[in-house]
Amino acid sequence: MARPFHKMHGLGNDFVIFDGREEPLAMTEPLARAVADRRTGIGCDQLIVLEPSSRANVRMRIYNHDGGEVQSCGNASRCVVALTGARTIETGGGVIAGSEDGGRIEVSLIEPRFAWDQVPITYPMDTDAVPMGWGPLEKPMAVNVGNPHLVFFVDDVDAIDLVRLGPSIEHDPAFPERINVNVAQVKDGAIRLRTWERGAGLTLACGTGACATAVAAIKSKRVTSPVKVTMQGGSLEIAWVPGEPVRMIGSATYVFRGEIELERLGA
Ligand SMILES: N[C@H](CCC[C@H](N)C(=O)O)C(=O)O
Repeated sequence: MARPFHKMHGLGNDFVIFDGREEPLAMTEPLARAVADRRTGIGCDQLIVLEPSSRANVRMRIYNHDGGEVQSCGNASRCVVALTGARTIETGGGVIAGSEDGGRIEVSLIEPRFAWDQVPITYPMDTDAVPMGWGPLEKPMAVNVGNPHLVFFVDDVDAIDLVRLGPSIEHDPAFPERINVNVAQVKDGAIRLRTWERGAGLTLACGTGACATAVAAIKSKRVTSPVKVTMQGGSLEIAWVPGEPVRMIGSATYVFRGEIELERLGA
């Protein structure tokens, strides 16, 4: 039986969204992987399943391109606010808040967490300068904004071979839940960012990556809040002061509505 879905993106970070609030949808890792496949499925960086919530207007479950369920997705949260009008969203990383003013959507994620066991990292260390290196990338900052991120500040983001370095950092045993890898360049008070996403690889934009990177840059006094973060797919405005949730403002784009018979995917 055909099941409707919405195709949306946030700055080119694209999503397939199923609404399971009326008609529950039991998502599995193989099925999420099959839907996300850009040749034999619909194709997306992340798959989103909406569910009822007792803690928020809606619950958002997030599955990476590799099928793994994860705790947070910044760009998708803006799409869910735009699609549903929700003002609060329950995620695995906590309840987040959203609002819309014309095409500008603001989402407050959680208050960032910096302790080694909150990122999480396997053993105690200073997360302001993780004492590790991978080729030209070393001494990153680590932060959890609902999901785990490493942030490397470099002189030229385009000079970093993230496709080669990303996977070995993502899968390093130091990170028990794997990790999202951000390389950032600060120039004239703004940030240029490229992200190798856990479970999805190089994406055109990463909302939680932009939040994690802005928080790291503000915390290390490289920039002041709010800060513009520009990625290949476009820019977000990120605001954060210590002790408060990190806030992101940006767009959400509706591309098309479709239908799919999930059983045909054979997953
Ligand atoms: N790959 C991320 C999830 C999606 C994050 C990104 N799409 C965003 O907009 O935040 C993770 O495994 O935590």
